[in-house]
Amino acid sequence: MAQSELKITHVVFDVDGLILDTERVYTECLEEICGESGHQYTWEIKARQMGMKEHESAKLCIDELNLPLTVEEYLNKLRTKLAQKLPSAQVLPGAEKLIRHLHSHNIPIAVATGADNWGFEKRVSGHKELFSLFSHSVLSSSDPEVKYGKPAPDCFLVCAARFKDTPDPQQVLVFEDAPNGAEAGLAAGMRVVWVPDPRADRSKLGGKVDLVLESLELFKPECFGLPPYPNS
Ligand SMILES: O=c1[nH]cc([C@@H]2O[C@H](COP(=O)(O)O)[C@@H](O)[C@H]2O)c(=O)[nH]1
Ligand SMILES: [Mg+2]
Repeated sequence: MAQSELKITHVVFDVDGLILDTERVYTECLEEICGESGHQYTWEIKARQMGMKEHESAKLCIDELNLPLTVEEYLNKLRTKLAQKLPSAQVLPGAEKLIRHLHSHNIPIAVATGADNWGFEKRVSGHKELFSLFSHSVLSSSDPEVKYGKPAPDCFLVCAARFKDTPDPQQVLVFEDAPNGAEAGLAAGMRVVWVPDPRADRSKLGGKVDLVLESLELFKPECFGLPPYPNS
């Protein structure tokens, strides 16, 4: 840790593609929805959607592919499909170990996601105990205080402000998978660990974030001044 860097005191987690394996679910659902009108859902579009608020994300996909759907129609189709698949989403490797470790050391942890209330409920329904360890969750698509979704810093700033002891953004560590999310964390003035999809273009963000990891399993808390895992 460089001398000028303040100690990390608080940690904020993204959810989709970081804690839960839900990005695969979104891809499956959106491939089906786009395919119904003969369009192909691409990684290029998905990479731009990840982390956005639901409405903005829907509009982006509809506009890019000229889908014959309104935003409401797109979201209704998506929700019908997500309702079947989100509750069985699995926790990604390394996430549970890290969350429980930080919680056991009384490091305040919270969640900041692009999801809405409905979708968040579906995501956590199978993992209630694990998500109960977070101090609070900021859901960008439903939270009136989050004016702009990722890549804007709003959800992370709102999240930091809701910790009891309102940390300085420089003392908050953000874990993200989405390019929009990593940018949002940086824009909030926070430290960022980026765990990108293997298809993500790392050229722009790779040099800006504090750390890029293939998997949360490889994270070493002591590198950020946090307590090390036992027996490490
Ligand atoms: O393939 C997609 N992935 C993700 C999103 C958007 O990203 C949000 C998840 O963001 P986060 O990783 O910040 O939780 C979803 O709720 C949705 O709004 C999307 O539209 N399409
Ligand atoms: Mg994510």
